[in-house]
Amino acid sequence: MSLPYTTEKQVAVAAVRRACVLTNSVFNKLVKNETLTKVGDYAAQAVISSILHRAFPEDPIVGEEDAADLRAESGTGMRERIIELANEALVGELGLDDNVEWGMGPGQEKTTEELLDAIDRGNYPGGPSGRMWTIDPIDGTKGFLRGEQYAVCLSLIVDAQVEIGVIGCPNLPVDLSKPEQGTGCIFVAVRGHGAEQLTLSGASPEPLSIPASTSENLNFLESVEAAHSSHSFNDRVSALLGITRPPIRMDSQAKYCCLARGEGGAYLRMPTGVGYREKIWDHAPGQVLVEEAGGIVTDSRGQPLNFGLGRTLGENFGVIAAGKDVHPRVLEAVQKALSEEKEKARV
Ligand SMILES: Nc1ncnc2c1ncn2[C@@H]1O[C@H](COP(=O)(O)OS(=O)(=O)O)[C@@H](OP(=O)(O)O)[C@H]1O
Ligand SMILES: [Mg+2]
Ligand SMILES: [Mg+2]
Ligand SMILES: [Mg+2]
Repeated sequence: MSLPYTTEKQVAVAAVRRACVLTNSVFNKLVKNETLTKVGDYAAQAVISSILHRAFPEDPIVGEEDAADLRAESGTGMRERIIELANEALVGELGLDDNVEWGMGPGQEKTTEELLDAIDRGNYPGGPSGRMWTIDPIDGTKGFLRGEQYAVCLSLIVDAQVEIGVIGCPNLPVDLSKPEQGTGCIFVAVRGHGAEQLTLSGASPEPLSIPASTSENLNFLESVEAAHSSHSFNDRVSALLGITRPPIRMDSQAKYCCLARGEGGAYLRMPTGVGYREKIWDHAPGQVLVEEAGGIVTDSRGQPLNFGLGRTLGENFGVIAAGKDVHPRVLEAVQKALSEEKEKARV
C-alpha cells in the first residue's frame, strides 16, 4: 500500500526546494547590495504556486502575497527582475532526483502575466472544508533581510486539518550546536506518517522526534521582533517554570523546526496587543511538523489551533508548542502569568 499523499509530498518538497534556491540567489544577488524588500517574497510565491497549479490545477491556495502592487509598479524594473528570477527557479536543473517533472523544464518559461496570475491564485479565503494549500514564500522576511533565519513554508490542509507541512530553512544550521557543519535543511511532515529533516537538496531523510525534557534543559524559542510576540510575558513564564537558560530568538517557522528536532523545548508566541490575528500560513506547516515529531500545539487556553476559520486563526489566544511532557507545564505557567496580568490590570 502506498503512503497517503505521496505525490503531494513530492510536489511540495520540489516546490520548496526550488523556492529556496531562488531566495538564496535573491539574497546573494540583490539583498546584499540594495534593499529590495519584497522581490524574494513575490518570486517565491510565483514559483510555488506555478508548480502546485501544474500538479493540482483544482486546488485552491491561501498565499500571503498578492500581485496588486506589482501590477501597478512601473519604471523600477522590479517586476522584470521578479519574473526573471521566478523563471530561473522554475526551469533550472537542481540535480539529484531532479524534479524537472514538477518544475517547468527547459524552454518553458512563463510570461509576466502568467506569473502575476500565479501569485494572485493565493487569494483563496480558506474555510472549514475541502483541500487547500497555504504558502508563506518567505516567512520571517525581517530575518531574511538581516541574513538570519527565514523559512519557505508550504502546507496542505484538508477539511481544516493540516495533512502535509514542508518548511525550507536555507540558513538554519543542520545542527544548532554545531554551526560549523553547515546550513540548509528542509523539514517535512505527513499527518500520521512522521516528521523528517532532509538536506536542502532533498536527500538523507532523518526522522525527527522531540526528546523528553526537564526544566533544567529547557529553553524557550521565541520571535526576534518584540512586536510579534511578547518577550516580557515569556520571561515571566520562564521564571514560573524555573528556567534559567536564556531564550533562543529566531525569526520564522524555523522555531517549529528546531523544536521538532529537540532544540529549545517550547515555542511560546503570545500576542503583544489586541487586534492582530495570526495567519494560517504562519502556523500550519509548523503545527503538523511538531505534532508528527511527538509534540503538542495549542493556544493559551489549551485549545488546538483552528485552521478552518479562513485566512487567519481567528481571535488571538497565542500559540504554545512543546513536547508532550513539557506542554502541560508550560500551559499551566502561561495561564498563571495571564491571571497575574489580569490581577495587575485590576488594581
Ligand atoms: N503584530 C504581530 N503579531 C504577531 N505576528 C505578526 C505581527 N505582525 C506580523 N506578524 C507575523 O509574524 C511573522 C514572522 O514571525 P516571526 O516569528 O518570524 O517573528 S520575528 O520576525 O521573529 O519577530 C510574519 O510573517 P512574514 O510576514 O512571513 O515574515 C507576520 O505574518
Ligand atoms: Mg510569515
Ligand atoms: Mg512571509
Ligand atoms: Mg509578510
